[in-house]
Amino acid sequence: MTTMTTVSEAKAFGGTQGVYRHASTATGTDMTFAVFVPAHEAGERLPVLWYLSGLTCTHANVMDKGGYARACAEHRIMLVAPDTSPRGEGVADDPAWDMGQGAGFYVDATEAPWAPHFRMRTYIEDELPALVAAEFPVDMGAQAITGHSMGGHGALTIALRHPDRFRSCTAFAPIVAPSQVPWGEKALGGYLGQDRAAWRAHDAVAMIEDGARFPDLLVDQGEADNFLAEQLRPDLLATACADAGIDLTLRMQPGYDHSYHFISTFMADHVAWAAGRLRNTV
Ligand SMILES: N[C@@H](CCC(=O)N[C@@H](CSC=O)C(=O)NCC(=O)O)C(=O)O
Repeated sequence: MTTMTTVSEAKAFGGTQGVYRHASTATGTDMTFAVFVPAHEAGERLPVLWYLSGLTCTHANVMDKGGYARACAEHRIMLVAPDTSPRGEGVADDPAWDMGQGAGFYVDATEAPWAPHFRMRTYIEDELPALVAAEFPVDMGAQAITGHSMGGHGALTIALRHPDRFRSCTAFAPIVAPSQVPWGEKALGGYLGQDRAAWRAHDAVAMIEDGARFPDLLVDQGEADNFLAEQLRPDLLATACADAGIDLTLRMQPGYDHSYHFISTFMADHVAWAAGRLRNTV
């Protein structure tokens, strides 16, 4: 277990918004993440909501603009917001913003030059949960996951891979079928190689087609999102869920774009959705 250092802590809505850093064995780099811990009783273990961010983001975008703290405080739910990739001078990068640093796509890369550090699947699924369990007052038996865009892809694929770990999965404007859209074809091809069969385990629609299941899903999608038709394709998730009998609530939101204005508008709904399933009240 690596040692965690505190970068900053501030009181928010009666709880604590913190930023922490540790040396990751998964990525071989320092990794920074944000945690909101609501006010709670001594000895109380809190349910946790994981928020996975999108392309170009760090832990800070949702912390600064996502507007989750009031709802998490009301529902007494912790929120963890990891970074989206390894970073640093010795870490491979790409000149474009949709690949490399800030664009880890929640996979373990097998291809050069990415393989040595881009191990975000192992980091998010294994290493960071172990650290959070050791360092925070969390009930790891009560976990939920959500995310935005590339992070929505991460939330959906990780929940479909671990339906017994997560009681709730929601997403904001997720990339639902990376194998079928330009962002995903570039990233999965770069990180995993050109054998498209290997991509299916990292594509929510393909995973559902191949038998993965989750009890119910909430997806919010802005109708004025510039990336909707080319990159996000919620229609493909709707078809896959209908064919598989997965209860998908897909809310097309008129006028909303891809930004954190959209995310913060609906954040409280996603926290409430998670809370209902984490506390067994729905
Ligand atoms: N820099 C790009 C825009 C990149 C962008 O929109 N990133 C989104 C996630 S997209 C899918 O994963 C984001 O959340 N950005 C951070 C933010 O704070 O808005 C461009 O110039 O178009």
